[in-house]
Amino acid sequence: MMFWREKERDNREQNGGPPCGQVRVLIVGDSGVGKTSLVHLIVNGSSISRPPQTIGCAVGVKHITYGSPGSSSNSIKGDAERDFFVELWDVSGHERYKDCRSLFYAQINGVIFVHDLSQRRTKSSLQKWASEIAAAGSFSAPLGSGGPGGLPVPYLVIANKADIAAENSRSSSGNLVDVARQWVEKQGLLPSSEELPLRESFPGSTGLLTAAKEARYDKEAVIKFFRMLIRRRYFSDELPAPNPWSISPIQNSINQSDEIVPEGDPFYNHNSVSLSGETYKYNVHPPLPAQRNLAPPPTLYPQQPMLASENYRYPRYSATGLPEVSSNKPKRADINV
Ligand SMILES: Nc1nc2c(ncn2[C@@H]2O[C@H](COP(=O)(O)OP(=O)(O)OP(=O)(O)O)[C@@H](O)[C@H]2O)c(=O)[nH]1
Repeated sequence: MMFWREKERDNREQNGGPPCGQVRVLIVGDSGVGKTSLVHLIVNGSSISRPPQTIGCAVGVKHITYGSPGSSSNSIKGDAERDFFVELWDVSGHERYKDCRSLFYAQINGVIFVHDLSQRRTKSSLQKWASEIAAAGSFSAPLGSGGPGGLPVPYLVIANKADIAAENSRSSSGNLVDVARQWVEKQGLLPSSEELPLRESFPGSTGLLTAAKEARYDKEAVIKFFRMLIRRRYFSDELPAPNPWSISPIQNSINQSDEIVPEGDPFYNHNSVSLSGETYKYNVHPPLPAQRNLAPPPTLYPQQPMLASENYRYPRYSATGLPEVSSNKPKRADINV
């Protein structure tokens, strides 16, 4: 709370307005794949030895500073620097919550899918998770077309438990530090098809362990994913989007990580040109049907969904190819939390 008030005062002085924005990221996957562990790692920068089983949903908050790409400084530092909070909604994967977990699928900016490399079925079930979220969720700053299962927001897939995956077990030290590092292993992005990938893919054809040991690199990739979501929601330079700074500040205490966000934003550069050779635009058309008459999200402060074009195209978050997704309108269930 103190942190918030001090930051708010400082930013008001510097920028003349409320300082904060927020994006919401769902963390989903089967029970026991390591979602809570991942959230703890992202928020606290350390591993957790005995995570409790999630009851319904738990929310972690990651603080990130980000500057407007359009500012003269073109930097996350300086005049345009703003505070953002990434809400990490850790949804229990246990079957007992199956019937009610859609309550948490509200105003989603992005999704992180987690699967367990030692349990192959947890990977194939990601398709089910994607379809469920697409069908029951509501979305903030959605893509114009859907990805797997019709999911209309960017997503990331994290392959967990590399240390106990059979093919790598011999080489792993298995200690907590390595385990923690492996949690942030980035598998890569989902292809443009409706199918989630069923084969491993790592940058530069490196193996799983090699990629896992580059934990810092992968951790940055997760942060970059968050920054991409922030940029999509708040830094549209093509349209007068709803004033992103008019939202109310968070009211309760938050967990602030000491982690410093890496300098630079590759998504900013990527943003200027689409890989299909066309310049793509944000927020240029009326909202998707799914966005109309949205109920207030179960959040500590109101959200303002951004508008998106039906024809809007956005590249997948990928270091390699950035295929585009096929059209599939999301539906939403009425959410009244
Ligand atoms: N060996 C190993 N164990 C892990 C790893 N990540 C998580 N675990 C363990 O897996 C178990 C489940 O982890 P959680 O983070 O609670 O899994 P979850 O996906 O949140 O589970 P639910 O709350 O049931 O949805 C815990 O005992 C963790 O310590 C990992 O990378 N390697």
